[in-house]
Amino acid sequence: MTADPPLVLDVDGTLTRPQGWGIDPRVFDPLREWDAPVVIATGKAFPYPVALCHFIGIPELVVAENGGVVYTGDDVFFTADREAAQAVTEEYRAAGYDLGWGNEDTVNRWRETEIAVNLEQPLEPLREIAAKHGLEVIDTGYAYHVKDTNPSKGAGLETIAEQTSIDLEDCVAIGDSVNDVSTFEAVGRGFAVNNADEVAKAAADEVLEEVRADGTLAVLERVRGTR
Ligand SMILES: O=C(O)COP(=O)(O)O
Ligand SMILES: [Mg+2]
Repeated sequence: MTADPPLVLDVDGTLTRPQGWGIDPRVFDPLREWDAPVVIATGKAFPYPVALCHFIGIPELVVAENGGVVYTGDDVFFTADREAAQAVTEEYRAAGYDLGWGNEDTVNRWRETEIAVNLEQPLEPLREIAAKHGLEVIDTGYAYHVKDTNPSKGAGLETIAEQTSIDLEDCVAIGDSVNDVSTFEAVGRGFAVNNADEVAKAAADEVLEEVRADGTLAVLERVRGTR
């Protein structure tokens, strides 16, 4: 009997429709029917991947906030706190800039270990202030993330592996940006979708011809039953 390999999936740029925004509905059924654990590893705030698992209909196995929050299904682990990033964004605001998400800011409202800034806001002053506070700013193509340098999706996956029976060497990962490099380093096989940034492409074992969910669906076809 053959089984499916465990999956590690990025969200934005990887599960989104080939045309751009929005989860591609074609990924729902294959993921729900996948015969192995599926880990959602994202830069988005914790509630988003939890909700995604819920709506797909799979167990909640989550690396959120670029590794700042890890959920094994039993326990939540935090590997950074939000205060340092908060101080950076307060200084950024005091200098006359804005995070760019409107008054209620649902992008950061439930974010516990970092802060995200809209890509339309000026990057250089944000980088300068973050550096003064010992933090980094990463550009995922969807947001700037002001974060502690330590957490990463890859480190979060190590935590999940320690707490569950998942062997990262068996895992197949798919991603599209700089925040997926540590994922590709942590797992057995890493695929970059064709829309991926250059660092993600360089870190992947293979760069796909297809973009976004078309790439992900092609990988699922290829690796199904190969374990
Ligand atoms: O939150 C982002 O900026 C990107 O999210 P992702 O890691 O799921 O692509
Ligand atoms: Mg992404």
